[in-house]
Amino acid sequence: MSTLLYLSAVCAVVLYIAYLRLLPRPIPGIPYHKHSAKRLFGDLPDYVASYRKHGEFYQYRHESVKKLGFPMYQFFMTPLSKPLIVLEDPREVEDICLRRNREFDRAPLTSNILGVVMLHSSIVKKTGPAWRAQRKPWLSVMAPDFLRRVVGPSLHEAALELVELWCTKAASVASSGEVVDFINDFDTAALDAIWVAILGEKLNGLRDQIHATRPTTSSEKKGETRSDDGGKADSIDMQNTMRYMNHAALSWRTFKFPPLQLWLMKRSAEYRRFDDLKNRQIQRIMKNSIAKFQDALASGVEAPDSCAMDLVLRREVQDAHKAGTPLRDLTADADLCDEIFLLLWAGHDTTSNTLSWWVKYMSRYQEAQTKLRASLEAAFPSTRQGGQQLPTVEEILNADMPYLEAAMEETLRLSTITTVARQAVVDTEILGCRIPKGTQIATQNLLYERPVAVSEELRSETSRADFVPERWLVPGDNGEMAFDAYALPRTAFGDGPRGCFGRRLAMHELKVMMTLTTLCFKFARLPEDLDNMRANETLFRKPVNCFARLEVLREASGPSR
Ligand code: HEM
Repeated sequence: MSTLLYLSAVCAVVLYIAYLRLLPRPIPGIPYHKHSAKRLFGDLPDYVASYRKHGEFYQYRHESVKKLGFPMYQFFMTPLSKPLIVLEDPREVEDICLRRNREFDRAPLTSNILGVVMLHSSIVKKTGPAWRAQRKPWLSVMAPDFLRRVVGPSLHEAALELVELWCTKAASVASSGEVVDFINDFDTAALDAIWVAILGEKLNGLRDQIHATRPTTSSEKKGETRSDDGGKADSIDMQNTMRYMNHAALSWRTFKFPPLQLWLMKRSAEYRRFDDLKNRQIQRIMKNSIAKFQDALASGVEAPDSCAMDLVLRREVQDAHKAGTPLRDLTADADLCDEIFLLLWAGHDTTSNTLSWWVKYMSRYQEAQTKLRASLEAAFPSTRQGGQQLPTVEEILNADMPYLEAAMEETLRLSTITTVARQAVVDTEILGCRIPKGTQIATQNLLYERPVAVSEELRSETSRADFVPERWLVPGDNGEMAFDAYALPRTAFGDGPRGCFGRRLAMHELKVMMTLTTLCFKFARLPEDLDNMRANETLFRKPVNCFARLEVLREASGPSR
């Protein structure tokens, strides 16, 4: 009996020690919720409850910072995992991304999630020679001249098609006065635009939607105008593929045994179907482009680059030709194929979500909308006094429009559609606290209030929850207002060497889309129940609903159509 008692006591002690070892191990000196440190799953239960209630992570993170009274705290997730540091100080975030690159690098948090669907792409790699080599051939794609000449027209075309779609939608509800649901429209427009910009082929998603919305003559019906499509995917298939890839990437967060579950998922029929569809499309278009440049070399004529991928493939074809060696099979290069997919993926949901938020701000902040339209009409003579001629892409990209730039910045600030994460690669410090090597930092960049605990309470700022483009304007030399890029820290694109690679392209897209849609539509005030800013945060922070009351001011009739 006494042996049994003894054994039970030993077991209890062993179990208790094991339990203690599984509890979170706080990093000394960094605030945390005391009750979370006494639970195996740390902050997770409260975090999940808050997410269920609000649809996004912002509230839990921000409330924690307020409760703990410091703009940084540690977050405990699962047994044995190291604490995650949440940092909510925009200046510190900017400093870490921009200037402290020897101390911080791409975090496994990001790499693990995106590695599910693009394991060989540069976004999942640590900063180093392999990352640099993979990035190098694409650098010229973001050069201003290439963006204006090659990418700009596809952005303009997608914007004009979006205007056409919205005119059709507005006409269909004109008699009933109902609102228009645009929840998927920027998604389609952004995928159309990035597909042409990167791959040089039209996906026709907006065109298909226009046909589906408008009563058409039989010859106009979807599909009938297309001849042999040579294996080209339908826009709906590609949109579904992008959605599935987001879903697949996110599932990593719920894996209990990541390597095994990932292995199983990659063998599922669903994963293979979408992965295969995406690979077939990318490889088909690559082959066409390679053939184009090989033919051009053989016939001694020059073939122009019609998209970003062309620029990279042309150099490969020319280099092999110069060296007199056979061209390697570029479609079998996993790094290259995943990099193309990365650009399609990163250049799609990001801009579409940002633009969806922007229309919601326009509907709510009527005064800002009126000022924006007035500034655009002043910038383009063909639209003054009700002029119907829309500006060309060159006119838009060349115009100096401080109010538009301010509205773009304000949209990016308020929508902050994704988080930036870093990992400490050496023992270091943040805000005076010791950060051990290997610690991951998730930045909280969405700030509707002043950041916590800075001795600058005396600053006279308008509420950060409001859309106020004027924050970004200062008196210029000529007496007019000028755009001030440094008015507030800008964190929506991350920063530094691992900041957003497509930032310039994204800003062009925002400029073109916002200009044309503002000139063509008035976004009238919405009824109170539809005018909410509720978000659903998955991989990206997306508005829960997207309604607009559209009044058509101009129809799409630009000179470059
Ligand atoms: C409004 C639109 C966009 C937003 C808000 C956005 C935001 C971001 C953010 C926050 C990051 C992580 C940065 C960091 O860790 O410091 C990122 C990375 C990246 N973005 Fe964007 N992005 C946008 C559009 C685009 C576009 C249009 C492209 C390309 C066509 C693109 C390509 C990339 C790539 C390749 C990376 C990885 C950079 C690296 O690992 O070095 N993004 N983006």
